[in-house]
Amino acid sequence: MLITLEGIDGSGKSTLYEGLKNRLADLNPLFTREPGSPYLGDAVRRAIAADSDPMVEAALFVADHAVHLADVVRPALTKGRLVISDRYSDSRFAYQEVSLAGAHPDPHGWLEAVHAGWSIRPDLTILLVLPIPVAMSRLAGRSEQEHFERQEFLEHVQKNYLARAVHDPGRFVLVDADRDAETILDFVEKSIRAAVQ
Ligand SMILES: Nc1ncnc2c1ncn2[C@@H]1O[C@H](COP(=O)(O)OP(=O)(O)O)[C@@H](O)[C@H]1O
Ligand SMILES: Cc1cn([C@H]2C[C@H](O)[C@@H](COP(=O)(O)OP(=O)(O)O)O2)c(=O)[nH]c1=O
Repeated sequence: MLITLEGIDGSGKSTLYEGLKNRLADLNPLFTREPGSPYLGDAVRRAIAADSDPMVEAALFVADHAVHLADVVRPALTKGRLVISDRYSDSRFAYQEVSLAGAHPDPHGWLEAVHAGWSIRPDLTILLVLPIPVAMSRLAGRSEQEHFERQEFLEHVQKNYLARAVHDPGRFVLVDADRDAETILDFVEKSIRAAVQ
């Protein structure tokens, strides 16, 4: 089973991901993330840090996904393992539909085409939803701000996430991320345990 964690920057995804490692240890999940695939992850992070051309960035995110699927996700699923990924394809649809606007005539169509026929659909997607001002104040504490972390940008990204959830309600679990980390962890742990039963 493939479970993905999604949400805007500052939504508390990394905090949740780390918390789930303890909570779900008995299920022996494979914890993994995008971007960050073997041998390509570093290149993608360098491209983000360098504020690269949006199409270059998008192509690298897709390439990172391909390596992640081939070398990490698919082999683990084939062995019957539970896989939990911090970010996955929905990040592309949410972020690159915004970043590619103006750089490509049909970002959504391109993203659909580039994933169709080979990417694996998650069984469950946990979406952390947070008011943008709260996310911005959480991000303000970070030493380095990435170019994705601007307020209007994140507003669009969260709208895209919510639109995807509306179109695929059976896959998404929406989480009010404006609560304390322990309450969020309790809720998400219960949702995942219910899904794997
Ligand atoms: N539920 C929460 N309530 C308040 N602050 C939180 C919560 N979850 C995370 N944070 C804090 O917000 C910041 C961003 O959290 P992080 O987990 O890194 O978010 P993301 O990975 O989604 O960007 C960190 O300083 C973290 O300690
Ligand atoms: C996987 C992925 C991430 N991103 C963005 C989201 C983040 O702003 C940035 C780096 O991801 P990440 O390091 O996971 O950030 P965070 O800790 O906030 O989750 O890359 C995309 O734009 N497209 C993608 O396909």
